[in-house]
Amino acid sequence: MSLSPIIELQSVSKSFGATSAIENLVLSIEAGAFCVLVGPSGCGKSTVLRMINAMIAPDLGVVRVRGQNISELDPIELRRSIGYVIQSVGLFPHWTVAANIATVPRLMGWDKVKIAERVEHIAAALQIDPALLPRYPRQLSGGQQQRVGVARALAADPDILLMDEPFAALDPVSRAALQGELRRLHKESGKTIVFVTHDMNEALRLATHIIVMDKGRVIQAGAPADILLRPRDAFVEGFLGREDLPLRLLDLATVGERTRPATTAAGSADEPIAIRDTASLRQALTLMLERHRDRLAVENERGELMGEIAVADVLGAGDAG
Ligand SMILES: Nc1ncnc2c1ncn2[C@@H]1O[C@H](COP(=O)(O)OP(=O)(O)OP(=O)(O)O)[C@@H](O)[C@H]1O
Repeated sequence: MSLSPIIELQSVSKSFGATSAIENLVLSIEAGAFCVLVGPSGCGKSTVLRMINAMIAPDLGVVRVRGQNISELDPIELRRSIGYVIQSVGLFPHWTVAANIATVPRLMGWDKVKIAERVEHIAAALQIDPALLPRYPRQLSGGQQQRVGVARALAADPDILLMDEPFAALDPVSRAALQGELRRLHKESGKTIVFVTHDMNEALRLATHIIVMDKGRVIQAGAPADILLRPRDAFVEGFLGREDLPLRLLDLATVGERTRPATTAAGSADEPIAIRDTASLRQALTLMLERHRDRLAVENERGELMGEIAVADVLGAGDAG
């Protein structure tokens, strides 16, 4: 992973009339990060996203994308090179799902065969049923429409994806499913994602890096566990909510991160109970408590044994920082 920032805001300020939306903001996002901007309504999160894709120009300061000052770039080309997903989706109602997904490749003049292949590929990656491709947006559920919105943003394979409260209007089940897809997609693709939410739990679940904002400024930036364990002030603490802190920490790490070589002798009295490497430590602890076991076998997606995890490995979760 590159260590040079792919997105930088250098002392950026922006006012709308008498309202100061962003004040002297400094932000640096590494390539490959899943960066979540979180903060109360009106703190300037959306304005930051819209400055990154040149929909809003700063009054002061410089925005750099891929090392270039974006005020010197063609804004239309810049926007085509960056995926953008918003809460209300904004699918074109009179275009089919397939045509919606193909928006940017068509604007870029790809040939028909390449576009069709790409639509099929990206629909499969986001688990959009191929039967939906000839339909119109209004014939889809909210969750399906949001998947199409994400597919459209990814169709031309941008290295940067901006997402403004993309899942805010979804029911909890669709929301959790899409969060899971997005995390997997980020891990597999290495894309840089900048995601806006006012929901701290969503931020903790998704981010590699969290930026807590208030009143147009950055209050604290760091890894999710840092923010949870060491909130910088009463504002961050209040925004986090302190209930269930130990369990929320267990949600942040996966079983795979704590797996070690198996020590349990084969053929021991108890049949081993297995858990997937991608499960959270919280899920591992729950399974141990339910089944009265102090260790679990760990398997990969092919059901192959990777090692084991013991209750002490799970409870050591807070020691990392
Ligand atoms: N186009 C605009 N014209 C006037 N004021 C604006 C405009 N865009 C944003 N603002 C103001 O700038 C401030 C920051 O808005 P912004 O939308 O960036 O906040 P936010 O944190 O994304 O909020 P929310 O979570 O409610 O979307 C707010 O006071 C907002 O009213």
